[in-house]
Amino acid sequence: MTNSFVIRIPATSANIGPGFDVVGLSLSLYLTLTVTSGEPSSVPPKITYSGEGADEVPLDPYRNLTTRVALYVLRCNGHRSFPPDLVSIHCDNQIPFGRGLGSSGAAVIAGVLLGNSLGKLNLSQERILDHALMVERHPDNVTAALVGGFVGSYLRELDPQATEAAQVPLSEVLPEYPPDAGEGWGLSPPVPPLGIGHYVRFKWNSSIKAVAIIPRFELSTAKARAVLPETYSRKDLVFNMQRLAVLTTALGQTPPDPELIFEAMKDRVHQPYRNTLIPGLPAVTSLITPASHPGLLGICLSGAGPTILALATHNFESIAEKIREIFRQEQIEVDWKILNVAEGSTVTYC
Ligand SMILES: Nc1ncnc2c1ncn2[C@@H]1O[C@H](COP(=O)(O)OP(=O)(O)OP(=O)(O)O)[C@@H](O)[C@H]1O
Ligand SMILES: N[C@@H](CCO)C(=O)O
Repeated sequence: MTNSFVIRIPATSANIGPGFDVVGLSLSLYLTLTVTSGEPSSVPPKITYSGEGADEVPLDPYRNLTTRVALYVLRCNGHRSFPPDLVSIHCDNQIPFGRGLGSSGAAVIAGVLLGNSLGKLNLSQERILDHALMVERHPDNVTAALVGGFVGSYLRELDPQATEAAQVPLSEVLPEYPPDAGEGWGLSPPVPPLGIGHYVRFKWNSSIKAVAIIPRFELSTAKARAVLPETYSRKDLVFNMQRLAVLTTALGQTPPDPELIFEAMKDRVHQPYRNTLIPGLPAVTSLITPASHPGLLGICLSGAGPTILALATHNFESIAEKIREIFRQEQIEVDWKILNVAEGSTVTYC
């Protein structure tokens, strides 16, 4: 007899301008896993992919990010490997890789929910987040992907022992080898400390949609973080905090105030440093305004980029086409999509 269940995770846009590593927004593109169990066997589960990233993602369950995370969760909770009756996992992915739409955060949340379901672990939402934060160490994408909506989150300051447990290298959290291939496999992985991440959902005005303008090139989060400075001036931090404090309420108000939101989506902590990696970004953020494009509320880099996120209530197409024109001047082609703010992740048993 076969059983199956479906895990669905939304895309996310982190930062929304001034909320670097703090706020995230879930968006209506999805990573969907269909997980099938059947007769027990010693053969590892078969992984298949369709959609975004299908031609580049590893299909070996000991190398694929989602199944490695599932294995990590299982091993933290007393299961040595995948259950023997796990036959196949099909991943249908709408979230482009390395574009600032939270593909890796979605893959990590998918892995934690997969491990939780396969091991019948019944982890609380808080524990699910703890496991995810051992892998993806800034909370903005993973929290929004898990709980949905417009979300602010912080990492709790841990005591020295827990800090150490939460800082082990990723290679120890997610070793790549199969069970019979190395000494390290016998060791227990680092179990997440309790209550690493905390969050709150802000209100969101439902007339606001997100236009994602997606350049046809990848930019890894690691590369886009490497250009950021270690320290900031008080002036720049105050600039961001003032705007973030206004933005988290302004996007929930009716009607949304374009002037207030446009200014509140400006940033001095990450976007200026990422300009060099995303030709066209300075022009996009300075030339398109609510005055030139009625309906526009604000523009920011989505996550670590290169996608641009324009929040708007109408005129979506003209905003997107203007941004396309600016990127064309830099010889960069884009695709664009009008997205809604999405609900959080779901697991549905068939
Ligand atoms: N569905 C998936 N299955 C397996 N691996 C994935 C999946 N989605 C993403 N990845 C891995 O994550 C990498 C992209 O992660 P990265 O953090 O650089 O970008 P992102 O998450 O798309 O952007 P951002 O964090 O800025 O929103 C991919 O190259 C791939 O290795
Ligand atoms: N806050 C992160 C999001 C990307 O995962 C960044 O901008 O680097």
